[in-house]
Amino acid sequence: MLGKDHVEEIDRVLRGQDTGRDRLVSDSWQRCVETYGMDPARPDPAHIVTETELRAHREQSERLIATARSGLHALFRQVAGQGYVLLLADAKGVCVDFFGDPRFEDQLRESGLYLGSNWTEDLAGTCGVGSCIVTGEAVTIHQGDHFGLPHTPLSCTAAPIHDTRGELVAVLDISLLRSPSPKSSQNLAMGLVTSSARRVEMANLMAMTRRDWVLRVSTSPEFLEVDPEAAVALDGSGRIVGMTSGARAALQPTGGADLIGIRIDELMELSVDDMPDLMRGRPSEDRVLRLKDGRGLFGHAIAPQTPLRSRARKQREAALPGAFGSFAGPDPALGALLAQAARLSPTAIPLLICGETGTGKEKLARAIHVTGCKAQGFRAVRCTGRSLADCVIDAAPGTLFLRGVEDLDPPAQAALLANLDGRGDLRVLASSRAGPEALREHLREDLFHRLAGAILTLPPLRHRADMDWLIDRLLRRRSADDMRLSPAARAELKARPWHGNIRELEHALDTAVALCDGRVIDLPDLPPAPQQTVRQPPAEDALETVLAACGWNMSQAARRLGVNRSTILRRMRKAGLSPP
Ligand SMILES: Nc1ncnc2c1ncn2[C@@H]1O[C@H](COP(=O)(O)OP(=O)(O)OP(=O)(O)O)[C@@H](O)[C@H]1O
Repeated sequence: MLGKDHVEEIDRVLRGQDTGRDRLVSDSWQRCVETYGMDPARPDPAHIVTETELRAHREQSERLIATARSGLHALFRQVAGQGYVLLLADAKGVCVDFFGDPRFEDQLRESGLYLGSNWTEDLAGTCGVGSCIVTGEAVTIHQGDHFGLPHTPLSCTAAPIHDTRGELVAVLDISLLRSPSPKSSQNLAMGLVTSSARRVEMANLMAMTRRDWVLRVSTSPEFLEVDPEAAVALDGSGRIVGMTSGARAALQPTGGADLIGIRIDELMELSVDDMPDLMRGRPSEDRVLRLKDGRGLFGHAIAPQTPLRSRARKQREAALPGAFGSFAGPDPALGALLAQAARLSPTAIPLLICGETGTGKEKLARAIHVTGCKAQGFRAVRCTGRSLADCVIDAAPGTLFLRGVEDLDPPAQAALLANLDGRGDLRVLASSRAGPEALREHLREDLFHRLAGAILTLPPLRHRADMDWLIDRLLRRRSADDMRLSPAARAELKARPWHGNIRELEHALDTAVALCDGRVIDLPDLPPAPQQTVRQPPAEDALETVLAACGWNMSQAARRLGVNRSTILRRMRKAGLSPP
Protein backbone atom coordinates (compact mmCIF):
# COMPACT_ATOMS: atom_id res chain seq x y z
CA MET A 1 0.00 0.00 0.00
CA LEU A 2 1.29 3.46 -0.85
CA GLY A 3 2.03 5.67 2.12
CA LYS A 4 -0.09 8.50 0.79
CA ASP A 5 -3.14 6.24 0.31
CA HIS A 6 -2.75 4.87 3.83
CA VAL A 7 -2.60 8.31 5.44
CA GLU A 8 -5.58 9.44 3.39
CA GLU A 9 -7.62 6.41 4.37
CA ILE A 10 -6.98 7.06 8.05
CA ASP A 11 -8.05 10.63 7.52
CA ARG A 12 -11.27 9.53 5.80
CA VAL A 13 -12.06 7.03 8.53
CA LEU A 14 -11.55 9.69 11.18
CA ARG A 15 -14.01 11.88 9.32
CA GLY A 16 -16.56 9.10 9.66
CA GLN A 17 -16.37 7.50 6.22
CA ASP A 18 -16.68 3.75 5.85
CA THR A 19 -13.69 2.39 3.92
CA GLY A 20 -14.47 -1.23 4.61
CA ARG A 21 -12.01 -1.55 7.54
CA ASP A 22 -13.12 -3.67 10.51
CA ARG A 23 -14.70 -1.68 13.31
CA LEU A 24 -11.96 -2.81 15.66
CA VAL A 25 -9.35 -1.29 13.33
CA SER A 26 -11.12 2.03 12.79
CA ASP A 27 -11.70 2.38 16.56
CA SER A 28 -8.00 1.81 17.14
CA TRP A 29 -6.99 4.37 14.48
CA GLN A 30 -9.22 6.86 16.22
CA ARG A 31 -7.50 6.19 19.56
CA CYS A 32 -4.08 6.54 17.92
CA VAL A 33 -4.84 10.02 16.63
CA GLU A 34 -7.21 11.40 19.25
CA THR A 35 -5.95 9.76 22.43
CA TYR A 36 -2.26 9.09 21.78
CA GLY A 37 -1.67 12.05 19.43
CA MET A 38 0.06 9.94 16.78
CA ASP A 39 0.72 10.80 13.16
CA PRO A 40 0.58 7.93 10.63
CA ALA A 41 2.92 9.79 8.25
CA ARG A 42 5.69 10.13 10.82
CA PRO A 43 8.30 7.36 10.54
CA ASP A 44 8.17 5.46 13.77
CA PRO A 45 11.15 3.31 14.77
CA ALA A 46 10.58 0.02 16.59
CA HIS A 47 10.48 0.49 20.36
CA ILE A 48 12.86 -1.93 22.03
CA VAL A 49 13.26 -1.78 25.82
CA THR A 50 16.72 -1.79 27.46
CA GLU A 51 18.38 -5.01 28.59
CA THR A 52 17.64 -4.19 32.24
CA GLU A 53 14.00 -3.44 31.54
CA LEU A 54 13.69 -6.62 29.51
CA ARG A 55 15.13 -8.64 32.39
CA ALA A 56 12.55 -7.15 34.75
CA HIS A 57 9.68 -7.91 32.34
CA ARG A 58 10.92 -11.47 31.84
CA GLU A 59 11.29 -12.04 35.57
CA GLN A 60 7.70 -11.01 36.15
CA SER A 61 6.48 -13.39 33.46
CA GLU A 62 8.95 -16.15 34.31
CA ARG A 63 6.39 -18.68 35.44
CA LEU A 64 4.14 -18.13 32.45
CA ILE A 65 7.06 -18.30 30.02
CA ALA A 66 8.14 -21.60 31.54
CA THR A 67 4.60 -23.01 31.31
CA ALA A 68 4.05 -21.75 27.78
CA ARG A 69 7.40 -22.67 26.29
CA SER A 70 6.88 -26.26 25.19
CA GLY A 71 3.48 -25.39 23.67
CA LEU A 72 5.03 -22.44 21.85
CA HIS A 73 7.83 -24.60 20.49
CA ALA A 74 5.25 -26.99 19.06
CA LEU A 75 3.32 -24.10 17.52
CA PHE A 76 6.48 -22.60 16.05
CA ARG A 77 7.39 -25.92 14.44
CA GLN A 78 3.97 -25.91 12.74
CA VAL A 79 4.24 -22.39 11.34
CA ALA A 80 7.96 -21.72 10.89
CA GLY A 81 8.01 -23.26 7.39
CA GLN A 82 5.56 -20.60 6.23
CA GLY A 83 7.75 -17.74 7.45
CA TYR A 84 5.84 -16.91 10.65
CA VAL A 85 7.50 -15.65 13.81
CA LEU A 86 6.04 -16.15 17.22
CA LEU A 87 5.96 -13.59 20.04
CA LEU A 88 4.84 -13.88 23.63
CA ALA A 89 4.24 -10.38 25.01
CA ASP A 90 3.39 -9.52 28.61
CA ALA A 91 0.33 -7.49 29.61
CA LYS A 92 2.36 -4.31 29.09
CA GLY A 93 3.00 -5.26 25.47
CA VAL A 94 6.70 -6.11 25.83
CA CYS A 95 7.89 -9.17 23.92
CA VAL A 96 9.27 -11.51 26.60
CA ASP A 97 9.74 -14.62 24.48
CA PHE A 98 10.39 -14.99 20.82
CA PHE A 99 10.75 -17.70 18.17
CA GLY A 100 11.91 -16.68 14.70
CA ASP A 101 14.20 -17.74 11.89
CA PRO A 102 17.71 -16.46 12.76
CA ARG A 103 18.45 -15.98 9.05
CA PHE A 104 16.08 -13.01 9.03
CA GLU A 105 17.24 -11.54 12.32
CA ASP A 106 18.08 -8.07 10.98
CA GLN A 107 14.80 -7.72 9.15
CA LEU A 108 12.82 -8.96 12.12
CA ARG A 109 14.59 -6.59 14.49
CA GLU A 110 13.97 -3.66 12.15
CA SER A 111 10.25 -4.49 12.07
CA GLY A 112 10.10 -4.78 15.84
CA LEU A 113 9.52 -8.55 15.76
CA TYR A 114 12.12 -9.15 18.38
CA LEU A 115 12.73 -9.87 22.06
CA GLY A 116 12.20 -6.69 24.09
CA SER A 117 10.11 -4.86 21.48
CA ASN A 118 7.27 -2.87 22.97
CA TRP A 119 3.99 -3.27 21.11
CA THR A 120 1.59 -1.29 23.27
CA GLU A 121 -0.93 0.56 21.17
CA ASP A 122 0.07 3.99 22.51
CA LEU A 123 3.66 3.45 21.30
CA ALA A 124 3.33 1.24 18.24
CA GLY A 125 -0.12 2.27 17.03
CA THR A 126 -2.70 -0.25 15.80
CA CYS A 127 -0.95 -3.64 15.89
CA GLY A 128 -1.73 -7.24 16.85
CA VAL A 129 -0.41 -7.22 20.41
CA GLY A 130 -1.48 -3.65 21.27
CA SER A 131 -5.03 -3.98 19.94
CA CYS A 132 -5.43 -7.37 21.60
CA ILE A 133 -4.47 -5.82 24.95
CA VAL A 134 -6.91 -2.93 24.53
CA THR A 135 -9.88 -5.00 23.34
CA GLY A 136 -9.13 -8.19 25.29
CA GLU A 137 -10.00 -10.14 22.15
CA ALA A 138 -8.13 -12.19 19.56
CA VAL A 139 -7.39 -9.96 16.55
CA THR A 140 -5.77 -10.06 13.13
CA ILE A 141 -4.13 -6.77 12.20
CA HIS A 142 -3.31 -7.32 8.58
CA GLN A 143 -1.06 -5.08 6.48
CA GLY A 144 -2.86 -1.74 6.00
CA ASP A 145 -4.84 -2.27 9.24
CA HIS A 146 -1.64 -1.15 11.00
CA PHE A 147 -1.59 2.51 11.91
CA GLY A 148 2.12 3.23 11.45
CA LEU A 149 3.29 3.17 7.86
CA PRO A 150 6.43 1.08 8.56
CA HIS A 151 4.27 -1.73 9.91
CA THR A 152 1.93 -2.03 6.93
CA PRO A 153 3.81 -4.93 5.27
CA LEU A 154 3.25 -7.05 8.40
CA SER A 155 0.40 -9.34 9.23
CA CYS A 156 -0.08 -10.02 12.95
CA THR A 157 -2.58 -12.34 14.60
CA ALA A 158 -2.74 -12.19 18.39
CA ALA A 159 -4.77 -13.87 21.14
CA PRO A 160 -4.98 -12.92 24.83
CA ILE A 161 -3.80 -15.24 27.60
CA HIS A 162 -5.53 -14.84 30.97
CA ASP A 163 -4.37 -15.89 34.40
CA THR A 164 -6.44 -18.24 36.56
CA ARG A 165 -8.56 -15.34 37.84
CA GLY A 166 -9.42 -14.12 34.35
CA GLU A 167 -6.95 -11.18 34.19
CA LEU A 168 -5.12 -10.65 30.90
CA VAL A 169 -1.46 -11.46 31.57
CA ALA A 170 0.03 -12.04 28.15
CA VAL A 171 -0.56 -12.03 24.43
CA LEU A 172 0.45 -14.70 21.99
CA ASP A 173 1.15 -13.32 18.53
CA ILE A 174 2.16 -14.90 15.25
CA SER A 175 3.37 -12.51 12.58
CA LEU A 176 4.51 -12.59 8.99
CA LEU A 177 6.99 -10.15 7.44
CA ARG A 178 5.29 -10.58 4.07
CA SER A 179 1.85 -12.05 3.54
CA PRO A 180 -0.73 -12.55 0.76
CA SER A 181 -3.08 -9.58 0.52
CA PRO A 182 -6.49 -11.04 1.49
CA LYS A 183 -7.00 -10.84 5.25
CA SER A 184 -8.76 -14.21 5.11
CA SER A 185 -5.35 -15.79 4.42
CA GLN A 186 -4.80 -15.42 8.17
CA ASN A 187 -7.90 -17.34 9.31
CA LEU A 188 -5.87 -20.46 9.92
CA ALA A 189 -3.34 -18.41 11.89
CA MET A 190 -6.22 -17.15 14.03
CA GLY A 191 -7.34 -20.75 14.73
CA LEU A 192 -3.80 -21.76 15.69
CA VAL A 193 -3.10 -18.82 17.94
CA THR A 194 -6.42 -19.01 19.83
CA SER A 195 -6.12 -22.75 20.42
CA SER A 196 -2.51 -22.35 21.57
CA ALA A 197 -3.52 -19.56 23.97
CA ARG A 198 -6.27 -21.83 25.33
CA ARG A 199 -3.76 -24.62 25.92
CA VAL A 200 -1.32 -22.27 27.65
CA GLU A 201 -4.15 -21.15 29.98
CA MET A 202 -5.03 -24.78 30.63
CA ALA A 203 -1.41 -25.69 31.42
CA ASN A 204 -1.12 -22.63 33.66
CA LEU A 205 -4.33 -23.55 35.54
CA MET A 206 -3.06 -27.09 36.09
CA ALA A 207 0.28 -25.79 37.36
CA MET A 208 -1.22 -23.16 39.67
CA THR A 209 -4.01 -25.19 41.26
CA ARG A 210 -2.39 -28.48 42.19
CA ARG A 211 -4.19 -28.50 45.53
CA ASP A 212 -7.63 -28.22 44.00
CA TRP A 213 -9.93 -30.26 41.85
CA VAL A 214 -9.85 -29.24 38.20
CA LEU A 215 -13.00 -29.76 36.16
CA ARG A 216 -12.39 -29.64 32.41
CA VAL A 217 -15.37 -29.30 30.11
CA SER A 218 -16.10 -29.87 26.46
CA THR A 219 -19.14 -29.92 24.21
CA SER A 220 -17.79 -33.04 22.52
CA PRO A 221 -17.00 -36.29 24.37
CA GLU A 222 -14.23 -37.13 21.87
CA PHE A 223 -12.18 -34.03 22.71
CA LEU A 224 -12.94 -33.98 26.42
CA GLU A 225 -9.62 -35.46 27.48
CA VAL A 226 -7.35 -34.40 24.63
CA ASP A 227 -8.39 -30.79 24.04
CA PRO A 228 -11.09 -29.54 26.40
CA GLU A 229 -12.64 -26.16 25.72
CA ALA A 230 -12.42 -24.76 29.23
CA ALA A 231 -11.67 -25.65 32.84
CA VAL A 232 -12.31 -24.44 36.36
CA ALA A 233 -10.45 -25.23 39.60
CA LEU A 234 -12.57 -25.95 42.68
CA ASP A 235 -11.59 -25.75 46.34
CA GLY A 236 -12.79 -28.22 48.96
CA SER A 237 -16.15 -26.46 49.28
CA GLY A 238 -16.76 -26.53 45.52
CA ARG A 239 -16.04 -22.83 45.06
CA ILE A 240 -14.40 -21.77 41.80
CA VAL A 241 -10.88 -20.58 42.63
CA GLY A 242 -9.43 -20.56 39.13
CA MET A 243 -10.50 -20.81 35.51
CA THR A 244 -9.47 -20.58 31.89
CA SER A 245 -11.04 -17.75 29.95
CA GLY A 246 -13.26 -20.13 27.96
CA ALA A 247 -15.05 -21.10 31.19
CA ARG A 248 -17.19 -17.99 31.15
CA ALA A 249 -18.54 -18.79 27.68
CA ALA A 250 -18.94 -22.49 28.46
CA LEU A 251 -20.61 -22.21 31.87
CA GLN A 252 -22.26 -18.82 31.85
CA PRO A 253 -22.95 -17.86 28.24
CA THR A 254 -25.65 -15.34 29.14
CA GLY A 255 -23.29 -13.47 31.47
CA GLY A 256 -23.71 -12.95 35.18
CA ALA A 257 -21.53 -12.57 38.20
CA ASP A 258 -17.80 -13.20 38.08
CA LEU A 259 -17.19 -16.96 38.09
CA ILE A 260 -14.42 -16.73 40.68
CA GLY A 261 -15.82 -17.34 44.15
CA ILE A 262 -19.14 -18.85 43.15
CA ARG A 263 -19.96 -22.46 43.92
CA ILE A 264 -20.16 -25.00 41.15
CA ASP A 265 -23.56 -26.19 42.38
CA GLU A 266 -24.95 -22.73 41.54
CA LEU A 267 -24.11 -23.37 37.88
CA MET A 268 -24.86 -27.06 37.50
CA GLU A 269 -26.34 -30.10 39.19
CA LEU A 270 -23.00 -31.09 40.67
CA SER A 271 -21.06 -30.76 43.89
CA VAL A 272 -17.40 -31.23 44.65
CA ASP A 273 -18.28 -34.64 46.10
CA ASP A 274 -19.26 -35.83 42.65
CA MET A 275 -15.80 -35.11 41.24
CA PRO A 276 -14.50 -38.70 41.68
CA ASP A 277 -17.33 -39.86 39.40
CA LEU A 278 -16.03 -37.63 36.64
CA MET A 279 -12.50 -38.97 36.65
CA ARG A 280 -10.97 -40.95 33.88
CA GLY A 281 -12.48 -44.26 35.01
CA ARG A 282 -15.76 -43.66 33.22
CA PRO A 283 -16.42 -43.34 29.50
CA SER A 284 -16.66 -39.71 28.39
CA GLU A 285 -20.28 -40.12 27.26
CA ASP A 286 -21.27 -41.00 30.85
CA ARG A 287 -19.68 -37.89 32.29
CA VAL A 288 -22.48 -35.50 31.42
CA LEU A 289 -22.86 -32.25 33.37
CA ARG A 290 -26.32 -30.71 33.59
CA LEU A 291 -26.15 -26.93 33.67
CA LYS A 292 -28.85 -24.99 35.50
CA ASP A 293 -29.88 -23.39 32.18
CA GLY A 294 -30.71 -26.85 30.82
CA ARG A 295 -27.65 -27.33 28.61
CA GLY A 296 -25.42 -30.38 28.82
CA LEU A 297 -21.63 -30.55 28.70
CA PHE A 298 -19.09 -33.31 29.17
CA GLY A 299 -16.85 -33.11 32.24
CA HIS A 300 -13.47 -34.55 33.21
CA ALA A 301 -12.28 -34.12 36.79
CA ILE A 302 -8.64 -34.19 37.82
CA ALA A 303 -7.96 -34.83 41.48
CA PRO A 304 -5.80 -32.50 43.61
CA GLN A 305 -2.19 -33.43 43.11
CA THR A 306 0.03 -31.59 45.56
CA PRO A 307 0.25 -33.05 49.04
CA LEU A 308 -1.09 -30.63 51.60
CA ARG A 309 0.29 -28.91 54.63
CA SER A 310 1.23 -31.39 57.33
CA ARG A 311 3.79 -34.10 56.99
CA ALA A 312 1.35 -36.76 58.16
CA ARG A 313 -1.11 -35.59 55.56
CA LYS A 314 1.59 -35.60 52.92
CA GLN A 315 2.44 -39.18 53.71
CA ARG A 316 -1.18 -40.26 53.78
CA GLU A 317 -2.03 -38.61 50.48
CA ALA A 318 1.13 -39.75 48.77
CA ALA A 319 0.08 -43.29 49.58
CA LEU A 320 -3.56 -42.85 48.60
CA PRO A 321 -4.84 -42.27 45.07
CA GLY A 322 -6.92 -39.14 44.35
CA ALA A 323 -10.39 -40.45 45.14
CA PHE A 324 -9.26 -41.67 48.58
CA GLY A 325 -7.05 -38.67 49.41
CA SER A 326 -10.01 -36.53 50.46
CA PHE A 327 -11.95 -39.29 52.21
CA ALA A 328 -10.53 -38.96 55.71
CA GLY A 329 -8.34 -36.78 57.88
CA PRO A 330 -5.72 -37.86 60.40
CA ASP A 331 -7.14 -41.16 61.62
CA PRO A 332 -4.51 -43.90 61.37
CA ALA A 333 -7.01 -46.78 61.49
CA LEU A 334 -9.14 -45.31 58.72
CA GLY A 335 -5.99 -44.44 56.78
CA ALA A 336 -4.95 -48.09 56.90
CA LEU A 337 -8.40 -49.18 55.73
CA LEU A 338 -8.28 -46.74 52.81
CA ALA A 339 -4.82 -47.96 51.86
CA GLN A 340 -6.23 -51.50 51.69
CA ALA A 341 -9.19 -50.29 49.64
CA ALA A 342 -6.81 -48.54 47.25
CA ARG A 343 -4.83 -51.74 46.73
CA LEU A 344 -7.97 -53.79 46.21
CA SER A 345 -9.49 -51.28 43.79
CA PRO A 346 -7.82 -52.41 40.57
CA THR A 347 -8.47 -56.12 41.27
CA ALA A 348 -11.61 -58.09 40.40
CA ILE A 349 -12.11 -59.25 44.01
CA PRO A 350 -15.73 -58.72 45.16
CA LEU A 351 -15.72 -56.40 48.17
CA LEU A 352 -18.13 -56.22 51.06
CA ILE A 353 -18.23 -52.83 52.77
CA CYS A 354 -19.73 -52.93 56.25
CA GLY A 355 -20.59 -50.07 58.53
CA GLU A 356 -23.46 -48.39 60.33
CA THR A 357 -25.87 -46.27 58.32
CA GLY A 358 -24.37 -43.10 56.90
CA THR A 359 -20.73 -44.04 57.47
CA GLY A 360 -19.87 -43.56 53.78
CA LYS A 361 -20.16 -47.07 52.35
CA GLU A 362 -21.50 -45.88 49.02
CA LYS A 363 -18.95 -43.08 48.88
CA LEU A 364 -16.20 -45.60 49.47
CA ALA A 365 -17.64 -47.90 46.77
CA ARG A 366 -17.54 -45.02 44.29
CA ALA A 367 -13.95 -44.20 45.22
CA ILE A 368 -13.00 -47.86 44.69
CA HIS A 369 -14.70 -47.87 41.31
CA VAL A 370 -12.99 -44.66 40.20
CA THR A 371 -9.56 -45.75 41.42
CA GLY A 372 -9.96 -49.10 39.73
CA CYS A 373 -9.91 -47.08 36.50
CA LYS A 374 -12.78 -49.05 35.10
CA ALA A 375 -13.60 -47.66 31.70
CA GLN A 376 -17.17 -48.70 32.41
CA GLY A 377 -20.08 -47.45 34.44
CA PHE A 378 -21.07 -47.60 38.11
CA ARG A 379 -24.55 -48.88 38.88
CA ALA A 380 -25.96 -48.75 42.42
CA VAL A 381 -29.02 -50.85 43.27
CA ARG A 382 -30.91 -51.20 46.52
CA CYS A 383 -31.40 -54.73 47.78
CA THR A 384 -35.08 -54.26 48.48
CA GLY A 385 -38.04 -54.76 46.19
CA ARG A 386 -38.60 -57.34 43.54
CA SER A 387 -36.60 -55.84 40.73
CA LEU A 388 -33.11 -56.63 42.06
CA ALA A 389 -32.63 -59.72 39.84
CA ASP A 390 -33.74 -57.69 36.80
CA CYS A 391 -31.25 -54.97 37.71
CA VAL A 392 -28.48 -57.54 37.68
CA ILE A 393 -29.61 -58.94 34.32
CA ASP A 394 -29.83 -55.42 32.83
CA ALA A 395 -26.61 -54.11 34.33
CA ALA A 396 -24.09 -52.96 31.74
CA PRO A 397 -20.52 -54.28 32.24
CA GLY A 398 -18.77 -52.34 35.00
CA THR A 399 -19.20 -51.96 38.74
CA LEU A 400 -22.44 -53.17 40.32
CA PHE A 401 -22.95 -51.78 43.82
CA LEU A 402 -25.49 -53.78 45.85
CA ARG A 403 -26.68 -51.49 48.60
CA GLY A 404 -27.88 -53.07 51.85
CA VAL A 405 -27.41 -56.81 51.22
CA GLU A 406 -28.62 -57.46 54.78
CA ASP A 407 -32.14 -56.76 53.44
CA LEU A 408 -32.09 -59.71 51.02
CA ASP A 409 -34.69 -62.35 51.85
CA PRO A 410 -34.02 -66.01 50.90
CA PRO A 411 -35.82 -65.93 47.51
CA ALA A 412 -34.01 -62.71 46.59
CA GLN A 413 -30.71 -64.26 47.63
CA ALA A 414 -31.28 -67.28 45.38
CA ALA A 415 -32.29 -65.08 42.45
CA LEU A 416 -29.29 -62.80 42.95
CA LEU A 417 -26.87 -65.69 43.06
CA ALA A 418 -28.36 -67.26 39.92
CA ASN A 419 -28.14 -63.98 38.05
CA LEU A 420 -24.61 -63.15 39.14
CA ASP A 421 -23.46 -66.48 37.71
CA GLY A 422 -22.01 -65.92 34.30
CA ARG A 423 -21.65 -62.16 34.82
CA GLY A 424 -17.86 -62.13 34.92
CA ASP A 425 -18.06 -58.66 33.37
CA LEU A 426 -19.41 -57.22 36.63
CA ARG A 427 -17.20 -56.07 39.51
CA VAL A 428 -19.46 -56.60 42.49
CA LEU A 429 -19.27 -54.30 45.50
CA ALA A 430 -21.81 -54.74 48.28
CA SER A 431 -22.67 -52.78 51.40
CA SER A 432 -24.18 -53.93 54.65
CA ARG A 433 -25.25 -52.13 57.80
CA ALA A 434 -24.92 -55.42 59.61
CA GLY A 435 -21.44 -56.52 60.62
CA PRO A 436 -19.68 -59.38 58.79
CA GLU A 437 -20.58 -62.03 61.41
CA ALA A 438 -24.28 -61.15 61.49
CA LEU A 439 -24.32 -61.06 57.71
CA ARG A 440 -22.65 -64.45 57.44
CA GLU A 441 -25.49 -65.86 59.53
CA HIS A 442 -28.16 -64.07 57.50
CA LEU A 443 -26.98 -64.87 53.97
CA ARG A 444 -26.68 -68.27 52.30
CA GLU A 445 -23.08 -69.34 52.54
CA ASP A 446 -22.46 -69.44 48.78
CA LEU A 447 -23.82 -65.92 48.32
CA PHE A 448 -21.78 -64.61 51.25
CA HIS A 449 -18.60 -65.91 49.63
CA ARG A 450 -19.66 -64.59 46.22
CA LEU A 451 -19.95 -61.10 47.73
CA ALA A 452 -17.29 -61.00 50.43
CA GLY A 453 -13.99 -61.67 48.66
CA ALA A 454 -12.58 -59.14 51.09
CA ILE A 455 -14.30 -57.13 53.82
CA LEU A 456 -13.80 -53.45 54.59
CA THR A 457 -15.47 -52.11 57.72
CA LEU A 458 -15.97 -48.36 58.02
CA PRO A 459 -15.91 -47.03 61.58
CA PRO A 460 -18.90 -45.21 63.04
CA LEU A 461 -18.39 -41.47 63.29
CA ARG A 462 -18.12 -41.52 67.10
CA HIS A 463 -15.02 -43.73 66.77
CA ARG A 464 -13.25 -41.54 64.25
CA ALA A 465 -10.20 -39.63 65.43
CA ASP A 466 -10.48 -37.11 62.57
CA MET A 467 -13.77 -35.54 63.57
CA ASP A 468 -12.35 -32.01 63.60
CA TRP A 469 -11.12 -32.51 60.06
CA LEU A 470 -14.43 -33.93 58.91
CA ILE A 471 -16.51 -31.20 60.55
CA ASP A 472 -14.34 -28.50 58.96
CA ARG A 473 -14.50 -30.16 55.58
CA LEU A 474 -18.28 -30.55 55.63
CA LEU A 475 -18.69 -27.00 56.91
CA ARG A 476 -16.46 -25.53 54.19
CA ARG A 477 -18.59 -27.30 51.63
CA ARG A 478 -21.74 -25.73 53.00
CA SER A 479 -20.91 -22.15 53.82
CA ALA A 480 -20.46 -19.50 51.17
CA ASP A 481 -18.56 -17.19 53.54
CA ASP A 482 -16.08 -19.06 55.64
CA MET A 483 -18.16 -19.91 58.70
CA ARG A 484 -16.63 -21.44 61.75
CA LEU A 485 -17.74 -23.09 64.96
CA SER A 486 -17.40 -21.64 68.43
CA PRO A 487 -15.31 -23.89 70.69
CA ALA A 488 -18.46 -24.80 72.66
CA ALA A 489 -20.39 -25.78 69.54
CA ARG A 490 -17.46 -27.83 68.28
CA ALA A 491 -17.11 -29.64 71.61
CA GLU A 492 -20.84 -30.34 71.62
CA LEU A 493 -20.75 -31.79 68.10
CA LYS A 494 -17.76 -33.94 68.95
CA ALA A 495 -19.49 -35.27 72.03
CA ARG A 496 -22.70 -36.43 70.33
CA PRO A 497 -23.09 -40.15 69.59
CA TRP A 498 -24.09 -39.69 65.90
CA HIS A 499 -26.06 -42.85 65.34
CA GLY A 500 -26.87 -41.56 61.84
CA ASN A 501 -23.14 -40.94 61.37
CA ILE A 502 -21.91 -38.60 58.60
CA ARG A 503 -25.37 -38.19 57.10
CA GLU A 504 -26.71 -37.01 60.47
CA LEU A 505 -23.73 -34.70 60.94
CA GLU A 506 -24.34 -33.24 57.48
CA HIS A 507 -27.96 -32.48 58.38
CA ALA A 508 -26.93 -30.93 61.70
CA LEU A 509 -24.45 -28.66 59.91
CA ASP A 510 -27.04 -27.75 57.25
CA THR A 511 -29.38 -26.66 60.03
CA ALA A 512 -26.68 -24.77 61.90
CA VAL A 513 -25.59 -22.88 58.77
CA ALA A 514 -29.22 -21.96 58.05
CA LEU A 515 -29.91 -20.81 61.62
CA CYS A 516 -26.67 -18.93 62.22
CA ASP A 517 -26.88 -15.17 61.77
CA GLY A 518 -23.21 -14.32 61.59
CA ARG A 519 -20.18 -16.32 60.71
CA VAL A 520 -19.67 -18.14 64.00
CA ILE A 521 -21.95 -21.09 64.68
CA ASP A 522 -22.67 -21.30 68.39
CA LEU A 523 -24.58 -23.72 70.63
CA PRO A 524 -28.06 -22.22 70.00
CA ASP A 525 -27.59 -22.68 66.24
CA LEU A 526 -27.18 -26.44 66.59
CA PRO A 527 -30.24 -28.64 66.24
CA PRO A 528 -31.04 -30.48 69.48
CA ALA A 529 -29.32 -33.83 69.86
CA PRO A 530 -31.75 -36.65 69.08
CA GLN A 531 -33.15 -38.48 72.11
CA GLN A 532 -30.50 -40.94 73.15
CA THR A 533 -31.59 -44.53 73.19
CA VAL A 534 -30.35 -46.82 75.92
CA ARG A 535 -27.25 -48.41 74.57
CA GLN A 536 -25.50 -51.61 75.34
CA PRO A 537 -22.30 -51.15 77.29
CA PRO A 538 -19.47 -50.92 74.76
CA ALA A 539 -17.16 -53.81 74.05
CA GLU A 540 -13.68 -53.29 75.44
CA ASP A 541 -11.99 -52.67 72.10
CA ALA A 542 -14.70 -50.17 71.17
CA LEU A 543 -14.25 -48.45 74.54
CA GLU A 544 -10.54 -48.10 73.95
CA THR A 545 -11.10 -46.66 70.47
CA VAL A 546 -13.60 -44.11 71.76
CA LEU A 547 -11.32 -43.11 74.61
CA ALA A 548 -8.42 -42.68 72.22
CA ALA A 549 -10.59 -40.60 69.86
CA CYS A 550 -11.57 -38.37 72.82
CA GLY A 551 -7.98 -37.94 73.96
CA TRP A 552 -8.81 -40.12 77.03
CA ASN A 553 -11.28 -37.51 78.27
CA MET A 554 -13.72 -39.74 80.18
CA SER A 555 -16.61 -37.26 80.30
CA GLN A 556 -16.44 -36.79 76.55
CA ALA A 557 -16.23 -40.54 75.93
CA ALA A 558 -19.23 -41.04 78.23
CA ARG A 559 -21.29 -38.48 76.26
CA ARG A 560 -20.33 -40.11 72.97
CA LEU A 561 -21.35 -43.53 74.15
CA GLY A 562 -24.46 -42.31 75.90
CA VAL A 563 -23.44 -43.68 79.33
CA ASN A 564 -22.34 -42.21 82.68
CA ARG A 565 -18.79 -41.26 83.42
CA SER A 566 -18.79 -43.79 86.28
CA THR A 567 -19.76 -46.55 83.82
CA ILE A 568 -16.75 -45.65 81.72
CA LEU A 569 -14.49 -45.75 84.76
CA ARG A 570 -15.90 -49.09 85.87
CA ARG A 571 -15.48 -50.63 82.43
CA MET A 572 -11.96 -49.26 82.12
CA ARG A 573 -11.02 -50.88 85.40
CA LYS A 574 -12.61 -54.15 84.33
CA ALA A 575 -10.76 -54.11 81.00
CA GLY A 576 -7.48 -53.05 82.61
CA LEU A 577 -7.37 -49.87 80.52
CA SER A 578 -5.53 -46.79 81.69
CA PRO A 579 -4.69 -43.50 79.95
CA PRO A 580 -1.37 -43.62 78.04
N1 LIG B 1 -15.57 -39.51 53.99
C1 LIG B 1 -16.58 -38.68 53.77
N2 LIG B 1 -16.34 -37.36 53.65
C2 LIG B 1 -17.38 -36.51 53.44
N3 LIG B 1 -18.66 -36.89 53.33
C3 LIG B 1 -18.94 -38.17 53.42
C4 LIG B 1 -17.92 -39.15 53.65
N4 LIG B 1 -18.49 -40.36 53.71
C5 LIG B 1 -19.81 -40.16 53.53
N5 LIG B 1 -20.08 -38.86 53.35
C6 LIG B 1 -21.42 -38.29 53.14
O1 LIG B 1 -22.30 -38.88 54.08
C7 LIG B 1 -23.54 -39.21 53.47
C8 LIG B 1 -23.80 -40.69 53.61
O2 LIG B 1 -22.82 -41.39 52.84
P1 LIG B 1 -23.15 -42.80 52.13
O3 LIG B 1 -24.47 -42.73 51.40
O4 LIG B 1 -21.96 -43.18 51.34
O5 LIG B 1 -23.31 -43.69 53.41
P2 LIG B 1 -23.77 -45.22 53.51
O6 LIG B 1 -22.92 -45.81 54.58
O7 LIG B 1 -23.70 -45.86 52.16
O8 LIG B 1 -25.25 -45.04 54.00
P3 LIG B 1 -26.45 -46.15 54.11
O9 LIG B 1 -25.94 -47.31 54.87
O10 LIG B 1 -27.50 -45.44 54.85
O11 LIG B 1 -26.81 -46.48 52.69
C9 LIG B 1 -23.44 -38.74 52.03
O12 LIG B 1 -24.05 -37.48 51.93
C10 LIG B 1 -21.96 -38.66 51.78
O13 LIG B 1 -21.65 -37.68 50.80
